[in-house]
Amino acid sequence: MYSIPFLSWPVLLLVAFLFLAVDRIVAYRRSLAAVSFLPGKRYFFSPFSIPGALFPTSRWNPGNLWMWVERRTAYRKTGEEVASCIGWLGGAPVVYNNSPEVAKQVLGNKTIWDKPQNVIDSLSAFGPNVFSTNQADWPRHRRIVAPGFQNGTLYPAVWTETINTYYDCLATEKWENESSFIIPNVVAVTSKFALYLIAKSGFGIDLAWNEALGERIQGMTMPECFEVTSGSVILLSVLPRWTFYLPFKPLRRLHRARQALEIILRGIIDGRRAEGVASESSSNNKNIFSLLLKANDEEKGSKAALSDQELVSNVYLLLLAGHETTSRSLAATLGLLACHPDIQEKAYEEVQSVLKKGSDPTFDDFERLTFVQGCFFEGLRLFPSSLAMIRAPLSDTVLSVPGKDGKPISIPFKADQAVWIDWVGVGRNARVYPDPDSFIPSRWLDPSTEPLLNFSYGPRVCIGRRFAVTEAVGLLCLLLRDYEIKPLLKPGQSLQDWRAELETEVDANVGFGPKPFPLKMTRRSSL
Ligand code: HEM
Repeated sequence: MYSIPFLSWPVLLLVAFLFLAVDRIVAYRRSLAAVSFLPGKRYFFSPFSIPGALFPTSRWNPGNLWMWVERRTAYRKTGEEVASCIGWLGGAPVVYNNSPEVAKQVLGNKTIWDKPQNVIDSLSAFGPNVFSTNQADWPRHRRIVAPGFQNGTLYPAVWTETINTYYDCLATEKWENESSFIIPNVVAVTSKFALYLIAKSGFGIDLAWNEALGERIQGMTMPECFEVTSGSVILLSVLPRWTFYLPFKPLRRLHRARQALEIILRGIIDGRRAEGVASESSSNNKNIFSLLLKANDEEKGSKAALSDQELVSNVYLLLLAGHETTSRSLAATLGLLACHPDIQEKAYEEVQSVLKKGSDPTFDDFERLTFVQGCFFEGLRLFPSSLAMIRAPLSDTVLSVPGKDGKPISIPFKADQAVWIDWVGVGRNARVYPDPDSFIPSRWLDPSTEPLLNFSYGPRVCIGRRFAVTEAVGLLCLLLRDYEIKPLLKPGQSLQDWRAELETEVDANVGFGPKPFPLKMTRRSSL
């Protein structure tokens, strides 16, 4: 048979390799041009690719923690408040920045900057919702969801429910009569606390702290369904349906949890409709969910109304966003208070001075608990429960970034070129927050401090900010009133070492924060 002598397998492989190498070099040059040749981080894949996002964070791969891991080095190469992240082997290039001015420019202008499609897709496991929609569709969702949060009776109800859930938790866990006890997993407790609170105050769903009492659908309780789905919410959104029928136990369980949640959420909608939510006499007529349904009923028959599937998706999103973020930053704040006893003492003194002796805090006390609020803001600044936010311009534009010498730098952006607002970087930007790695709650009492941006900014600012802060300050106030919070130090470990461990042992799903850690609670003798 005729054969070309030099076309052996090794030669073919070499040619293929050369083609690939040239292709990658050209793609890399193109990526560099797309980000205006900004220096920065280089990995095998960019964070804006499936392998880049799914493989763990390492020297070679960004994973979902790269902005955290690089928190002290991310801008070193540029020396500016902007840099780029490019994958040698694939994924769209990314411009990232740690400047509040840039965050406000981008987030404040929705007509130019919007969420890219892959961000939209990542939180639409149940279909479109207020988070997972952009330009055209988002106002429809926001209009229906917003009235629930604009209701003046919601926040006093959140405060009262925080107190009730606190006592329910202490009694069920049998901690109420202990002079000291250990919370083995603080993250699990704050997560459960925040889920129960949004379920009750937001949706009128009563969940007893004792899970054995919960109703089961497909063998799972509602909190279990959330536990299973919130760790894999992106998989639920991006994997094709057929993959959930493959013989892999974790995927099957995920699918079961998703189905159970859909049944539960539809049941809640149907049940509330049957009760007649819009009726002024209904006891539940002022919670987030009832007002959402009421707003939707008022649009019935028009294009502005949400479909039942969109309602299910928004209810899921609110329950998820309403607990994953708050609980992670609450756990971080408790960890930080534990390793700063002097600051904890100051917060305790404030609680003592604000509260009437022997009484529970009232909603009016909230405004006066400014140092406790500062503790939560500082926890959120140091451990942002949302690590980054992504936007891309709808058409070519220019971003103005503060330069080293005070002169702004202009960075041109082509349509669809993503910019990441790095909340870790913004929070630890020494120009904006002096001594950025230290836990200094009093900085939030100074009116000249750059306001906290972790709840976002502009038209798509977090709808649940007041809900989260009310709940967090209420719980912190109760814990500070009743207990001294201490870390469990290993032999020879200092408080600084413990804090360093809190920063090293972190993870990110929907929310970011410290991994499970224990705390020792010792009842205050003055009670
Ligand atoms: C510490 C707690 C929280 C933090 C740090 C936080 C942070 C954020 C951020 C950064 C965004 C903007 C996301 C983006 O545009 O890509 C956002 C949006 C949102 N948050 Fe929160 N959030 C918290 C608590 C809550 C709570 C308690 C709720 C509900 C009860 C909630 C509901 C929402 C909703 C519905 C949106 C989408 C708003 C829109 O796009 O119009 N969040 N949140």
